[in-house]
Amino acid sequence: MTHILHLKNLQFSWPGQPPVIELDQLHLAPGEHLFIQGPSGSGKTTLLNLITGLQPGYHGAVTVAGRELARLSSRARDQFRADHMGLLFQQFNLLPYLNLVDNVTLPCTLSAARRTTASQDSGSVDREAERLLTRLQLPPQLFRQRRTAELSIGQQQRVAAARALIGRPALIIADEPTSALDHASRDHFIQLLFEELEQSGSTLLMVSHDPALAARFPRHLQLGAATIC
Ligand SMILES: Nc1ncnc2c1ncn2[C@@H]1O[C@H](COP(=O)(O)OP(=O)(O)OP(=O)(O)O)[C@@H](O)[C@H]1O
Repeated sequence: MTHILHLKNLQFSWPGQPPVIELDQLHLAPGEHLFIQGPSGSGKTTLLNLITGLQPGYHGAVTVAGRELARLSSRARDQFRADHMGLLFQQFNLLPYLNLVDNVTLPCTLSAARRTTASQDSGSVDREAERLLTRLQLPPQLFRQRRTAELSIGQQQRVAAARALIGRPALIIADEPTSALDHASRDHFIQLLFEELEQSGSTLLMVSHDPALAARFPRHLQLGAATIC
């Protein structure tokens, strides 16, 4: 079976500092969910940047969906990321002047593979965006009438989740995706995200400080003084 993520002898240090990341082996199979935790400064964001191919200068190998990222040119790596990774970050990175559907369909403008999958899923990319937004319980009257800058934080978070999911990328990477939500909204959001992931079969990597979320994941990676897989 091809692993969706394989880290081997991964080591990364900032200049003049001891290693912040030291991982012998980590494998994630299709559909697996991994929770990454650790104190502030333990390297969680650095690790995500290594996995997305945004941070160069490491030792070891990062292989996503069978491709070793360091062997790709920087341009090919950008395209690979667009094709295979859905990113759901704390600050959402939505384009504030675009409406909800146009934000959700953005990955499909960068990736023919995701455009094809999204079209196959619902008949058209726009319809798949609307299905995901509906699934994440955003009201249809907002889809085209509102710019995302005019949404609440919780609504923006759900638009960002729909954008990460569209076109069923192999790997969803989420960094503190529920940090702005109260407990009830968090539980509801995670439930919807898990249901959608079950259908898409995507693998999930999530960083969070929230112990209530940790309990919902079968696998954990603890970063810090002693890294435990
Ligand atoms: N550009 C950089 N140059 C030098 N050191 C950096 C840089 N970015 C991060 N670091 C250091 O690397 C370590 C890990 O940082 P990182 O942001 O990955 O931690 P984190 O676990 O995500 O923290 P938090 O939970 O606070 O977001 C920290 O000691 C940080 O100071």
